[in-house]
Amino acid sequence: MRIPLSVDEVVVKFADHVLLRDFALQVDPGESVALMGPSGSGKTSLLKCLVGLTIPSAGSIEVAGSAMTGVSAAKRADLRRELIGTAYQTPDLLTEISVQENVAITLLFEGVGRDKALSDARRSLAAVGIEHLAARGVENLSGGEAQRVSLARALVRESMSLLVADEPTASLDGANAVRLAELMTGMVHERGIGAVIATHDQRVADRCDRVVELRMAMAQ
Ligand SMILES: Nc1ncnc2c1ncn2[C@@H]1O[C@H](COP(=O)(O)OP(=O)(O)OP(=O)(O)O)[C@@H](O)[C@H]1O
Repeated sequence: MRIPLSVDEVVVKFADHVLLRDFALQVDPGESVALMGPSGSGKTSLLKCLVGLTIPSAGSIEVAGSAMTGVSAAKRADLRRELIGTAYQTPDLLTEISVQENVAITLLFEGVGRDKALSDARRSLAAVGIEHLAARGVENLSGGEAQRVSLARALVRESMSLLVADEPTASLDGANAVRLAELMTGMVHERGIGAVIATHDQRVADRCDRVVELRMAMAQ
């Protein structure tokens, strides 16, 4: 099985400020890694590199065996679509369309047939336990439900190999944060994909297989 994520000797810097120096990380199939560290230690900056939105100053990143570094922006965008699911603090759901259409939307934009896209979305909603919300609008969802829709959207593609989540539980109360973390890590195990979850919440980190701590000390 392909290694979901392999990061080697990555350097992230802005102007003269080195945020990460020679950073390495491998995430194995089925493994969830919590990314922790104080505010400003570089968690979001690293995640942006993992998904190919930013290019590190040095080093290499491979997702499921495909290089995200040393390739064009168009190639990175293709790989991101094919291999990476993302979930953020704010789910950013579209209010004009249903829950099911929100999950199907990236597939629909790519020209996947409507029936196939909607049935894939339904399956993904079922996997996160909210198939019953498929026809609903998104406006009155609870915070926990909205995050599940976001997770279903992130996981909808069968080729997805890496889940990248930035503070996905930040807007949830303690019990819901733990529930979402358990759901995420459970699905990562089940599908044999990898996950990197940036979080300040120790209870979320405790549900992951491993914690990687970024330190401000690395910034010099
Ligand atoms: N494009 C950029 N240009 C210059 N500096 C940047 C840029 N992006 C991030 N930084 C700086 O890099 C540092 C790390 O930011 P980052 O958002 O990665 O931290 P973080 O660990 O995710 O913080 P938080 O936990 O508060 O979300 C900060 O000092 C930030 O101001």
